[in-house]
Amino acid sequence: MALLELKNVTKYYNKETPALDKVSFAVRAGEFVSIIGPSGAGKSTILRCINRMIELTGGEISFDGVLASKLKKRELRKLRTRIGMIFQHYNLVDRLTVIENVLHGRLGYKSTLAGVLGRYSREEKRQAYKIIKILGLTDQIYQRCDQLSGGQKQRVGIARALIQNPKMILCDEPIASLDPNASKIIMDHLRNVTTHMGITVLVNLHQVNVALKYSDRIIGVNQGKVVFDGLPDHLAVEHIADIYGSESKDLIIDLGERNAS
Ligand SMILES: Nc1ncnc2c1ncn2[C@@H]1O[C@H](COP(=O)(O)OP(=O)(O)OP(=O)(O)O)[C@@H](O)[C@H]1O
Repeated sequence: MALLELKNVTKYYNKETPALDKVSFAVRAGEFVSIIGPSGAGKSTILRCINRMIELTGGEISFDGVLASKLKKRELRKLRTRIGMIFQHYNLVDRLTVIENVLHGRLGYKSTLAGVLGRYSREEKRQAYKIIKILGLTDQIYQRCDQLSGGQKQRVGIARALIQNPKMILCDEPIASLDPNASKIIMDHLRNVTTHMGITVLVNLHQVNVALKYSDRIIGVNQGKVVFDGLPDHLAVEHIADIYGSESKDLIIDLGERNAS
């Protein structure tokens, strides 16, 4: 059974053109799936609809056997504890330390008062240390986040998502602001999250070659529609053209390189 299923999801920001037009796909538990497509294709809108940061105009989304698109406040909060989110610009609290930012991932489980007072159990702190170690941030644990590099900030973002104990992590352009070195470290950690922790990852990416290297499956989106859904090995030049239109010429070089190796 699918962990996540989108059925005919439509989103209109304005009355004229839909940002999403009958988007349907399913993600199984333990899969690493990339969504690729040109700027404005609707990739971020898909992720924001899944965790209900925005409301869909039509269609249905189910997650872990629950109709997520219909949940009311309390259930929605519960759903969001099971879906971690990682952002291009990290969304950390800069003046707080690494461990404080990571512990913020537990806020969804707490009353507002406990959250405001920063009350975390010994077990939560133990868990935070463990995850910070896995992400290679032990030396930075008490450093303020505004003193970290972009790659380190994104590792804090991953740690904050992991401490939620999520079933799935949504990543919106996690490497778009990073250099190739830091990008590789982040993608390796995300792949680990699926391979070694069994957590499903759904990631928006600009770089086709990165999607080819890391994904179990690739979903290609163009103008709000899914135009490819298949294995990386099945992504052919004509699919790239369907996904990227006139931008595709440069990207075909990446596919050529993959086929040559
Ligand atoms: N809050 C908003 N209000 C109005 N239109 C929006 C809003 N957010 C996105 N859009 C529009 O919806 C479409 C899809 O945008 P979206 O950000 O989902 O695309 P994307 O594939 O993630 O692009 P990018 O790679 O540039 O982030 C675009 O035409 C965009 O202009």
